[in-house]
Amino acid sequence: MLPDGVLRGKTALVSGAGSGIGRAVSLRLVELGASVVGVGRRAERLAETASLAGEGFRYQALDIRDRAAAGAFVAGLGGLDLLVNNAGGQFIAPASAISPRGFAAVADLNLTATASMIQAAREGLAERGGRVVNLSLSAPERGIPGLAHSAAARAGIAALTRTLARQWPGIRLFCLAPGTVLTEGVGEELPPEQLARIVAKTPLGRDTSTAEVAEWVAALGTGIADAVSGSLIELDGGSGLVAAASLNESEQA
Ligand SMILES: CCCCCCCCCCC/C=C/C(=O)SCCNC(=O)CCNC(=O)[C@H](O)C(C)(C)COP(=O)(O)OP(=O)(O)OC[C@H]1O[C@@H](n2cnc3c(N)ncnc32)[C@H](O)[C@@H]1OP(=O)(O)O
Ligand SMILES: NC(=O)C1=CN([C@@H]2O[C@H](COP(=O)(O)OP(=O)(O)OC[C@H]3O[C@@H](n4cnc5c(N)ncnc54)[C@H](OP(=O)(O)O)[C@@H]3O)[C@@H](O)[C@H]2O)C=CC1
Repeated sequence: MLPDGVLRGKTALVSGAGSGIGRAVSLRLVELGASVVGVGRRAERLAETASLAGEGFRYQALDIRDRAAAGAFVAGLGGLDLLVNNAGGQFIAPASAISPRGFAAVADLNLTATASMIQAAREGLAERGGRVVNLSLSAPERGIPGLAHSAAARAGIAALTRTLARQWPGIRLFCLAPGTVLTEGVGEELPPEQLARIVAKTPLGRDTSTAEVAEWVAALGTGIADAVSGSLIELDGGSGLVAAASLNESEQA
């Protein structure tokens, strides 16, 4: 557990703050003393996070794929200590059923828009020796049947994280890759029985909680990881060690 008030005086921007992991991260950062700005497309979900967080959380409805609006908003925040690129997602489909537009939509959200958020926040982060945490998926480089588009985009984010860590030494960047986190969002993608089977096959036989992801993000936002940049941290119960083929049921198409 991190000490009370460890993030007092820090400002964080969290994308996808209206649900699941992004909400848990926002609440934990506020609890630890940070001022948090949450963005997402649905204002009503962000307002729910605000009512849970109380003072210390403000929000703006924003589609991060709208480069001009997102860039202007992020630049307008000024100095920033922590950027959490949590907004993301995909649809599950066999590779043969992913159209070029479908592939582009997923790559845009999970790779290009995320890269633009980092670019827009660069000056504000550099002013304060800031940190970036990019949410990814566990072990995309091993291949994830059903998620060809997302695996490609998430592997790209890990590479971007490493590259920027080399090019921008004034900013620390991390890639945090959960395995299965039982959020409402993942529940809309896969039925509970299938999620339970995937979780049971991981070496630790367990899912990762939103609170655990939030604690890692908060820790990376403190000085605890000052000797680290560019790293990929898998928070996945060891699922990245298991071949995707044995986690998933459908390998073909
Ligand atoms: C079979 C076994 C699989 C096992 C998998 C194991 C791994 C499980 C662990 C998963 C862990 C990950 C968890 C999470 O990420 S939790 C987050 C959950 N929430 C989401 O992911 C929702 C987010 N999704 C979206 O917001 C949208 O889907 C997205 C942004 C990705 C696209 O939205 P957009 O509005 O841009 O898209 P359009 O509706 O305009 O469509 C664009 C093209 O995409 C095609 N499309 C859309 N959905 C599907 C589909 N279900 N199947 C195929 N194609 C789809 C759509 O048709 C458009 O293309 P065309 O114009 O060519 O038709
Ligand atoms: N749950 C899991 O098992 C895992 C999740 N992840 C990743 O963690 C992140 C959070 O997932 P989780 O909390 O489970 O799922 P959610 O679906 O609850 O979270 C996704 C969030 O992203 C926001 N979002 C999506 N598209 C956009 C957009 N274009 N602009 C702004 N915000 C957007 C959504 O808000 P809104 O719709 O209002 O815009 C939502 O709050 C995602 O990147 C996910 O892929 C990774 C590994 C495993």
